Amino acid sequence: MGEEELTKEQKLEAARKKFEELKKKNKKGKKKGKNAKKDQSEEPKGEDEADDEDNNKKTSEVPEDQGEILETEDPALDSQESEITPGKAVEEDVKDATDKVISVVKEEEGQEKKESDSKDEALQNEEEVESKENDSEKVIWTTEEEKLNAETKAEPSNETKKDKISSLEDILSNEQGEESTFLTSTLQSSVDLIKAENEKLQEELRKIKAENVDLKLINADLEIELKDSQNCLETEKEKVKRLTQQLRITKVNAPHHVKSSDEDDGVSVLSGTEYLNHTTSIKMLSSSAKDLTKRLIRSKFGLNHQRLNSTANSNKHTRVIGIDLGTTNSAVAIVDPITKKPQILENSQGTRTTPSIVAFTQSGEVFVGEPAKRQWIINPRNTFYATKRLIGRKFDDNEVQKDVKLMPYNIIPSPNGDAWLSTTVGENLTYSPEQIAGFILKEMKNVGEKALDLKEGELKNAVVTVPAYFNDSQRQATKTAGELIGLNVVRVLNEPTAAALAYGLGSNNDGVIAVYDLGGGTFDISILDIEDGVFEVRSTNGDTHLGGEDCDNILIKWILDKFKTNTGVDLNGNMNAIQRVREAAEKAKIELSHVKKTNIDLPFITKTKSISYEITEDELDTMSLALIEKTIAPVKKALSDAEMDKEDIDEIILVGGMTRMPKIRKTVETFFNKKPNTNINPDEAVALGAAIQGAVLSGSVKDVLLLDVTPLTLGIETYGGLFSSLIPRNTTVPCKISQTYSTAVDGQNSIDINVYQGERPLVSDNKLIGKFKLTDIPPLGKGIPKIEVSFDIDADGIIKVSAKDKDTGKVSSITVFGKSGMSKEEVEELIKKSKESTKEDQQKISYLKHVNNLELICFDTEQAMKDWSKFMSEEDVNNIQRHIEIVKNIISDSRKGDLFNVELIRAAQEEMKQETLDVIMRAAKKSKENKGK
Ligand SMILES: Nc1ncnc2c1ncn2[C@@H]1O[C@H](COP(=O)(O)OP(=O)(O)OP(=O)(O)O)[C@@H](O)[C@H]1O
Repeated sequence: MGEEELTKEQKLEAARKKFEELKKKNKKGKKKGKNAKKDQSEEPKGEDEADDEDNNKKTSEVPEDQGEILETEDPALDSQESEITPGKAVEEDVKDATDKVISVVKEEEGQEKKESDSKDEALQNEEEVESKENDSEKVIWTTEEEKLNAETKAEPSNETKKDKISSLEDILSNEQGEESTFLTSTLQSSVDLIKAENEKLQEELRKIKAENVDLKLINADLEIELKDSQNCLETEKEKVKRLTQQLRITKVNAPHHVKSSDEDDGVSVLSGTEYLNHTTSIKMLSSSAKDLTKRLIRSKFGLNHQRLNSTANSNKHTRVIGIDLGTTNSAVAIVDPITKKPQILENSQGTRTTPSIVAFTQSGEVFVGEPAKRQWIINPRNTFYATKRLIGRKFDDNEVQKDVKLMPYNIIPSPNGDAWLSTTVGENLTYSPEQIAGFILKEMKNVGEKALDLKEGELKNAVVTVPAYFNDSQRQATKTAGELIGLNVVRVLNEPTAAALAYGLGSNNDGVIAVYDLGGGTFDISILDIEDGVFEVRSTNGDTHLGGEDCDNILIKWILDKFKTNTGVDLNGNMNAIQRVREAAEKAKIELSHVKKTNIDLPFITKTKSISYEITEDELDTMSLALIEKTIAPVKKALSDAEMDKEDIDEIILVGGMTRMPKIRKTVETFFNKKPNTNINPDEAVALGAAIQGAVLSGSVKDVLLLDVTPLTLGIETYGGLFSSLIPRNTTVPCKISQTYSTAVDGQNSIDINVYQGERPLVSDNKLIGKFKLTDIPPLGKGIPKIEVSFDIDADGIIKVSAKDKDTGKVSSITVFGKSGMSKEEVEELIKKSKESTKEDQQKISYLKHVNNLELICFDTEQAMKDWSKFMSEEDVNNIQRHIEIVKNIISDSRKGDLFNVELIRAAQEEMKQETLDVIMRAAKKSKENKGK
């Protein structure tokens, strides 16, 4: 018998018995019928619902009916019955219900019923009824559990009770079995799932633990590395110091010069090769020390370094604008305090850049920007533009002299020789380029205040950009320009570095970038490493007198020459005409970046003649080729200083209006063999970057660390005209380096500190950028006073040099400014010469060291004579004095450059030793014996 059939049989049997029971109950008491009727008439309910209802009923009705509800022999069944019993169902009610059910069952189980009927004719009617009642219950059962409960309601007869129970148990166990199988399998799969999840979690946990261990290890490693780096740095610093001092050994006694304080007397002279080796070692050690310093900065302070600065400064510099003080155009920007994005502030004309032009009028007005540009044709002598090219330069500077010839305004020498400007109108007839820059800065400050709806004077702080290749005097002049108008220049920032900030901030632009910045007056190239918000300048180079103005000048010359050829009229000297030509030339240059050819039309350039020339892009390219190619040499130098190949550059960023010129883009692309990135606005990037740096300083932008460099090597003059380099070029700023020197002669009570910038070993080949004197040194023996000379370059690249007498604590210092800057040609020339003449330089240095050593011996001999000459014969004394005189003459002639003979120096040194050493030793011995008596 199948499981299904058995269940059915059992159900039928249970239902029949229940029917019998109900009939019996109905005969026993009428009371029960009420409840039964009520229950039967209701809609079928869920088990819980039914239970609740029954319980409620029990509360209200059971006390009266208790004991009558069920007559069961089996207390277990009784208790079940009591909960689900139909109660007082009358026979009619049951029959009604049964009749209703019959029709339903017929519909649903017609076929099944027919088979069942044919089996037993006698029982058919009764069984049919019972079966249908059973089925009727089946219809209203809603759950397996209800079905089970209902089945257990039926009262089994005595003889079948056991079987029924066991059948029910079977059903139960079968159904439970099925359910349990189902539940078991569900549970099993849940368990499996949980197990799998658990394993995953365990795995994750193991990984996290392992990572944690790794992190701890990394942390420990970093700590060790940091300590190692610190130790290494110290050791290497020591090595650098030792080697540097060794190199100074031969710098001896002479007034106005200094020498190392080390116990250098008697140490042998270095050969050229030794010198070379030492300088190479120093270079390597310095660069490794530099790397270590950077690593230390990063690992020790990391981004916090800058953040700390920012926080410390946040109160001081609340709102810091960024100003690009350009040769041709200036721009101002600020970082939005909410979005943290930099934005350009528009001027009152609604333009985003302002011409860097200042004009003085007959009526005493001062125009700045667009209004100044509008009147420059009618007022050329008093309209100053491109004056940034003069800032920090001397009048006799070659570059200045070029401008003197070309510019319509007057450039004159100031009392201290600087290049100044003169007007023909107004109260002040002369202005320094710093003052002109001050007018422009003031205008940019006004633009900022208006755009930000601030009152005049409420914007106090600015980051102002300068070309990276500006020297310290030019930087200082820019700062001064700010001070002149009451603007606190919180940072002087290099233009390409600013552009890199604008490019790299908040983007995933990590990598090595080259910023090629060709503006109106200057060219800069910087190689930067951007990594996680750290902008590290690897090297910088450029030309502070190369830009769009030069291109305009070429075109002006082309127009003027053509006009002269065509008409015989020379427009040179006609300032109004030249100004018109200048304007037309720049316009044509800009147009040719977008079209292949254009016209230069200047009607009535003279009373009777006009200009109308066509010019093509190719013609302009040919004219400006030399100028464009001039930018490549600094690019190569910057790459070599950064110790990189062009292939190492991930991205080339073009900055400055001139980089819109297709020929320039092509030249850059050809050189790098890579398309440059033109996504950033070349006119605005610098101001935007300056604003970012301003926000960093005010603390509103975090996680940005700038590591900029000094563009040129700095040092002082030491004995014999040697250049003692303290800070090599491309050293990360800010930085401070100290070195101890001493006096060169007995009783020397002052020393001159001559500060030079350059790449050559002799000061005469470098640029003097400042000098000062440390006086009141107690008159002691040579080499005894300890004079500490310190170079301090701040983040603006401005140098402070100080000298301190360590014994007395007296300090003298200078902030290097007011000296002329070097032109690109001068720098190039210096670097070229330094490479070309290395051999010659080495010979000179080696010779000077021989001379210095001879001088030391001579000095010691003189000292010995003071102490022991009384123990010598007269003949010996005269002989030694004679030798001292000869040697002094040799030294003097060598110093003057009249003598250059190493052999003679060596011979003199040898002879001096032979003639004096024994005599002096004997005298010293006698002196000792005398003392003993
Ligand atoms: N489309 C163009 N094609 C060629 N040259 C252009 C174009 N647009 C602008 N220039 C030139 O770019 C120069 C101005 O560039 P920019 O404003 O970047 O320089 P600047 O910041 O004033 O100068 P610097 O950075 O040298 O101090 C001008 O010489 C201008 O003629």
